[in-house]
Amino acid sequence: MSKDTRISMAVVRRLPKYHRYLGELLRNDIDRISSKELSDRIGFTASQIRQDLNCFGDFGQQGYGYNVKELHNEISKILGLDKQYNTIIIGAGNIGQAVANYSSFEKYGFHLKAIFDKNPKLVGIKIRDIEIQDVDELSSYLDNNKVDIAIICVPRLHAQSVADILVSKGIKGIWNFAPTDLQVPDDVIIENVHLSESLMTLSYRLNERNLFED
Ligand SMILES: NC(=O)c1ccc[n+]([C@@H]2O[C@H](COP(=O)([O-])OP(=O)(O)OC[C@H]3O[C@@H](n4cnc5c(N)ncnc54)[C@H](O)[C@@H]3O)[C@@H](O)[C@H]2O)c1
Repeated sequence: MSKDTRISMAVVRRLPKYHRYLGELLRNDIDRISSKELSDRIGFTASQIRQDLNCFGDFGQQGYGYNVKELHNEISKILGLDKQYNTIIIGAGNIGQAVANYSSFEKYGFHLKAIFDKNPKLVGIKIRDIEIQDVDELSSYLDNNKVDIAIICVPRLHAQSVADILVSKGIKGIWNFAPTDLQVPDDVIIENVHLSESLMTLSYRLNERNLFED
């Protein structure tokens, strides 16, 4: 049961990592773990872990540690992974196809229902049994189907017009791969994905430690 109804975004951003490590422990039949052991595996300090996990319940017991299954379930619930989401992809180029082909999102409850593109050469092609539809059909698809999350994989200059259609049809969750800050109403949640920012961080760290020679 949640203690705090509002968990800080800094904690929320760490939750998927806890979820992943606890999932690994479960698969290895480990049923309890101390914050120290979790800290050794995850790389956050034990006190950070205790503080984070304390935000949403009293899971740790003195001298026992954490019940892995209970904690994993609770984090799943907090992350909303106990629900099912209908997702669609707009833009079936390199990134769109890669995301569409990655079937593991399904196991977390994210079900890919439709894919749209404007390129007539792509329309009609199937990815994982889902036929790519003409983006001209997007509005009517949204009128007739419940969509929870739209994944934008179109070029930057087209992303806002796609987002405008999605917003006008009541979509509240957008996973945006286009490198642009989309303008949407406050009640629409956008998560931007930036592979290049991660790559630049790697580059910084290599150079900071003089590990890179050119
Ligand atoms: N977030 C990241 O880390 C990351 C990494 C690489 C690329 N990107 C971005 O992802 C986007 C896609 O990159 P890509 O390499 O897949 O490009 P791509 O050119 O291979 O694919 C883009 C697809 O979008 C389609 N498209 C264009 N306008 C459209 C519209 N209005 N409606 C529907 N479909 C439309 C095109 O026909 C094409 O199939 C770009 O914005 C790119 O900058 C992001």
